Amino acid sequence: MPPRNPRILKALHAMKALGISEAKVKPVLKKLYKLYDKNWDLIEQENYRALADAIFEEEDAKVPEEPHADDDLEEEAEVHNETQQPLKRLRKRGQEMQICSSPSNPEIGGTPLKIPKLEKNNLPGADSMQMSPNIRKSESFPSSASAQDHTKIPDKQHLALIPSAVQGSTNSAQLGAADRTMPSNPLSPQRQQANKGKEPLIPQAVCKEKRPISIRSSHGVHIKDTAAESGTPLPCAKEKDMLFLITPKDEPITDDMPLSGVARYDVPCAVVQSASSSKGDSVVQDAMIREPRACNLVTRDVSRDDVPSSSSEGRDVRRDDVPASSSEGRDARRDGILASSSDRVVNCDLAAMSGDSPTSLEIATSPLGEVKISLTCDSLLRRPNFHMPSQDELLKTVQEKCLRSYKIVDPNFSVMRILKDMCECFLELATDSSHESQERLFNVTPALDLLKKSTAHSSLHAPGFKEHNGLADVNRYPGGSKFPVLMPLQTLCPMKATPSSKEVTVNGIGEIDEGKDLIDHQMNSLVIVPQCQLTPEDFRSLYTFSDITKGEEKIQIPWLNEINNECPLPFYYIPQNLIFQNACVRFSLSQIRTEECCSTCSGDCLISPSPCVCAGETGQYAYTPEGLVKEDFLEECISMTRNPQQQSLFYCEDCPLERWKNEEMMELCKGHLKRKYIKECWFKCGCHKQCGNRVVQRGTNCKLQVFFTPEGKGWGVRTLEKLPKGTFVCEYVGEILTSKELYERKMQMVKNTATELHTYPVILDSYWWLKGVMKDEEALCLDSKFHGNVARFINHRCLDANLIEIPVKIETPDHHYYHIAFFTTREVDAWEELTWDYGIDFDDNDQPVEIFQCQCSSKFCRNMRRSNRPKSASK
Ligand SMILES: C[S@@+](CC[C@H](N)C(=O)[O-])C[C@H]1O[C@@H](n2cnc3c(N)ncnc32)[C@H](O)[C@@H]1O
Repeated sequence: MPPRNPRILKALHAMKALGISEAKVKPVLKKLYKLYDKNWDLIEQENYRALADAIFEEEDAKVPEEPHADDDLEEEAEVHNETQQPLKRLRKRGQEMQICSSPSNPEIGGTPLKIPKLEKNNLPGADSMQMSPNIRKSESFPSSASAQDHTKIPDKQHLALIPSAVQGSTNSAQLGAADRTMPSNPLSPQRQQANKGKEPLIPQAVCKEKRPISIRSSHGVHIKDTAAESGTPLPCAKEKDMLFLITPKDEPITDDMPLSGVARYDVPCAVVQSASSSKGDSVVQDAMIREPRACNLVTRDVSRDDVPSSSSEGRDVRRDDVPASSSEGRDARRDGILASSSDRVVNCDLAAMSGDSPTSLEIATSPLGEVKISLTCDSLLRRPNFHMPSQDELLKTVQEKCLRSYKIVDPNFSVMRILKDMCECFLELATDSSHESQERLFNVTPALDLLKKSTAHSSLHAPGFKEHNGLADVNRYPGGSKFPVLMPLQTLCPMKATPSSKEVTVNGIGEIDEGKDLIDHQMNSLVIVPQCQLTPEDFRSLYTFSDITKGEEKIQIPWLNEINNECPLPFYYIPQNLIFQNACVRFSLSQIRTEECCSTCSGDCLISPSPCVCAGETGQYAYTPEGLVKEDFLEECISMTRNPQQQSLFYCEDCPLERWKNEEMMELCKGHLKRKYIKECWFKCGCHKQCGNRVVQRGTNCKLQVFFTPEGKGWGVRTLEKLPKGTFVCEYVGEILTSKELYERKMQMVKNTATELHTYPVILDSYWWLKGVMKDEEALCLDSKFHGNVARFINHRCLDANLIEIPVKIETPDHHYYHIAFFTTREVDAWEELTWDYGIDFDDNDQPVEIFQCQCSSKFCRNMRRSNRPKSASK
């Protein structure tokens, strides 16, 4: 079992000395840690007095029940499991509040007391809106609760956590009230022993005028599981326990907000909506849940009165569909899809969206004004310099952005047209019978297919179409047709290429042989291009879309799908890491002191027999003159990664990865691997750019291809040429995020129930051990989900992957930031897929990444071993 946080171990030992089992201590310790705002000193004071008190309070609050034979077995199994996976057990305990003891296990069998499971349902308030423990601590204990009336206790779990000494403190009115609600059980002998000669301990969190977590939490409520109550399945189990910030309309959150105001947050408007959700509701409701206070795009139905007086025939026809009076009309339509989205908005947080509000801008309407699109900016989030842009200003800016971002070549492209189309489609869908709209939808698809096949496909497929080095030979492009060509932007180039064919040419770009089949890809990015307007220049720019790098790298990296019609999902290709927001990375030259670089070198450092200052940091020149990582260095890196020794693992006292996961939990650090790294020369060094100690910074040079894997792993990367052992293949490039930002990003995706394939963030944690405690802004990781390079397509292989990631320091002496570079672990053949070991623990669902069913087919596959394991062992 890995070593754990020494302070936790000490606490466990101290409680063990009192005869309290680890199993009882852990969940309480976790909560106490949270309650005391992660202040270990408070927990440790007076030989863990507060902890002991809290444990006894928890015990006292429970009613013993007769042991059941099966329970004993279950507990034994759990205890067994605990020794194997302490972290998982810790979490489970926290969720179930199950405190068990087993006389058969001396580790935890200090007390014969049998404590029953605390069922959530048995707890008064457990199924009502749940506030964070901090709110409970200070705000939610009803002062009117009678001493005996336990049903008034909002949540025993949290109440029991507050040590009696704290509850009895006289300087806190709220806690005093809490004390009155506690059952007055006599002290257990153990507790008496622990309390002997000790003064009540008042936690700092209560004494101080500080408003630690509770400031945040006081505006947070757990969303009530109304969907579950109403029989609507929640999109994700995690989501229902998620904290949402709910803000009262038009009222800023302030720290000095009266406590009585808290009750107003109890029922988040999003939940009220969800309880009565209809198909039509879900759109608006969803928007509210995801971005409760952000700028929302709201499609509003307009009542009869809003329709312009210059009625047309079309409008009158629709009029016949609704009853005469406008209010009746609204009511009638309430049952339909259009019903009352504006009414719903009025009832909730977004009520400020009225058309009269200066924060609302109408953007587009259907021809008769029945449907409108408007943008509303939440007045609460407005910045001081906020002004409402004009419609023209906005559309012009969006239009420019679209043209820049999506490289749309249709000269008639108009954002306004799209928005108007959206209004019209909305209206059509909303007013058509479902049968008709279905039919229309089905009619559209073949039309698209027809176009695709008869124009773009056949044109490109025609004999004579050839392409070389990324440039299509437009002279041989068949002309003649006056029909517009529907160009799949991402699919102009792909062609069938198999390892056996001889189509791979310069720069890794395939060359189309005459008569080769084009793959009929699903078109994810379609532009109607009048064929007569296709110039060689257009064709060239369209062609570059087959290069996954979009021209950002020195080389082109084509993509190919021989398996199905899928195209790679869109993302921003970036050749270098970019700071997302809060990450602290300082590239400034002044940061690098002269003694930290080889300023006195010249030419190629590798020529010198002794390592330059930079290489000295690595310990040696890590590269050969051919630019490969030296065998001995590489082997050491491989061995450290594949068989990490205990001494190469580091466990944080306060792990940044765990810090943000769940404030209710106090998870232990799962360990970080201390890695060897390469220090390359850089701008402040005297050597030249071609110096042999600069490899990664020169970028990728291998002929790679992104291809769709046949084994069900989605896209992957393969090499189109043989690569010697130790070759630098590419860097893992992505956004530089703090671990907190990564956690928040993950939660946001869970909230949005994102279904796309997941990319794998890399934690830059190899040198956290140098710092001891990492600040939030220094605990960094790289995420390539939205912005990344070719490495985001590299798949995982357990243990014997042909790539290894090696930290490379280039431009900053900060140990908390470095580059991740992939090198080959062995000679790799042309057409072999490139893989690296993500280091996933397939047993741990609580990682910042999604677990998948591994298809790596390695004989060391950890996922296979897991699924082959007997049930009892994998429990
Ligand atoms: C970094 S991405 C790799 C590129 C990805 N295959 C794609 O299509 O974009 C990681 C994701 O690829 C898939 N993947 C990677 N390695 C895999 C493996 N060995 N078995 C199954 N799926 C894998 C998983 O869905 C994982 O979440």
